[in-house]
Amino acid sequence: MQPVDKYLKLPRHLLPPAPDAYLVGGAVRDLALGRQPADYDVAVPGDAQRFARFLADRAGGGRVVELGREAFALYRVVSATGVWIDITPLQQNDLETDLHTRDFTINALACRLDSGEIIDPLAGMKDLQRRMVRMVSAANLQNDPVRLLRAHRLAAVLDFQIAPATDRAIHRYAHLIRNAAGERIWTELQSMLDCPTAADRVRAMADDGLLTALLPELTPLRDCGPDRHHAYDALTHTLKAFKALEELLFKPAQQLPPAAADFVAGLAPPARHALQLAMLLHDIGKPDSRAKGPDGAYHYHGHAASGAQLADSVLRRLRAPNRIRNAACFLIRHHQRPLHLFLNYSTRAEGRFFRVCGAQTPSILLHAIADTMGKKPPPTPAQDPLQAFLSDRLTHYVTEIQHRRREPPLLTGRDLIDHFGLKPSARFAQLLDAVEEARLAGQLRDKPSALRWMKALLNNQH
Ligand SMILES: Nc1ccn([C@@H]2O[C@H](COP(=O)(O)OP(=O)(O)OP(=O)(O)O)[C@@H](O)[C@H]2O)c(=O)n1
Repeated sequence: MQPVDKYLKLPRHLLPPAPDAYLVGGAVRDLALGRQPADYDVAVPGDAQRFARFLADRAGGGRVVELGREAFALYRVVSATGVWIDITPLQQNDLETDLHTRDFTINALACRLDSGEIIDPLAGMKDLQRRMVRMVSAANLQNDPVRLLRAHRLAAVLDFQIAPATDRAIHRYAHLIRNAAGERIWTELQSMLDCPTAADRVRAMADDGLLTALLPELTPLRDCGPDRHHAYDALTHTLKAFKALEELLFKPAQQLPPAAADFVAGLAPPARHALQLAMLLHDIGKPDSRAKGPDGAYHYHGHAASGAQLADSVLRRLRAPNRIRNAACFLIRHHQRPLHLFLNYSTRAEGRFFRVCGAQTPSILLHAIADTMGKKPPPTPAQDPLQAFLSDRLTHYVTEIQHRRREPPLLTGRDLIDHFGLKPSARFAQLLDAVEEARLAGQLRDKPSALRWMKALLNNQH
């Protein structure tokens, strides 16, 4: 933390001589911590629109955009340099009242724009020093239940702890999270998933009950208990696997061979989010009948297809973007394929695996590696042939298969008609998939060999 006690050094674009205008909330918190604020919120008594115009003029011709009205008035000043400053009227025209309506003490800070003086009625600066997320009041959490999740998100982003009384309040009011709008939940969840410490927060959410309140579909996993095949209940396994995935995603060089590590380091956030959500939800769904224990009770994992279906409705409820939802559901549906490939390996089966999983192959393999690491005792690649197999497949995919996939197919439907006199039918797709699988498996490299191979296949089928 920077040596701020009573005064904060404000950025230049916030320095008009404006008595009674305050920088408030997260920007004050971030500046005090020496972090770059994502945005700036300014609260003023009285006419927020007039102040916004005044600030825009001072900023050398910035634009003012009206985003809210009346009780929720909000004017966004977009400066010529692209900085956003949101102007709102102070709650009840009073700074102290305004700060007391906020979520956490570290966000209930204000800084006078004219002097840089910090106003801190709830000892938020002390909590910044202690690295604590502390509620302003339990009533404020009840009034806006998305704050329950914000507590964990802020703790993840800032690497803070949640104060014990706040944690107890989260436990008490966890059920209220169901009343929060999906869009707001997604915003918080997404920013939590971007943190390399999200797994510890997700575990803390499991402990204080917020996780199952948010995702009741995880409750059967917690309640099934360990069985003779699994040392953990399925929720504990999920949390351990989620943590293992985080290590793979955020410290790939320590976990994977170089080529695979480079690939993982370059994964775009939506691909990472899909993988993280798939891991969290991979064992939900109708219990898999193959997982029935000797006592007749269902244990452990959900059936992958029904899990994918259920995950689809969970992710719709959370308003995850379509692209992330579809990718996560695909991963859940196919997450057991790497294990099946390991148990029934053939070159042909591997070609099929690469064809079916397509561009999601690396994610499915990463999922499988983390899933295995979430079991007890967590194996290392050196000890465990499955781990070594998965890691080898990942390297093979990123160094070879992904390039091979971009090449045009060796045969088309036209070839089946011209060379073999076949009539177009549903069988075409199967035949062309078979050629593609053989090509991905490295068995076919050019068109003449593909034609010979097809001829043999057709002869065999007759
Ligand atoms: N549910 C909420 C959301 C926001 N706030 C208040 O509004 C401020 C701005 O909110 P937002 O921009 O969403 O979050 P930040 O705290 O600024 O955090 P970040 O910049 O990391 O998004 C917060 O600091 C907090 O004072 C609140 O009390 N309750």
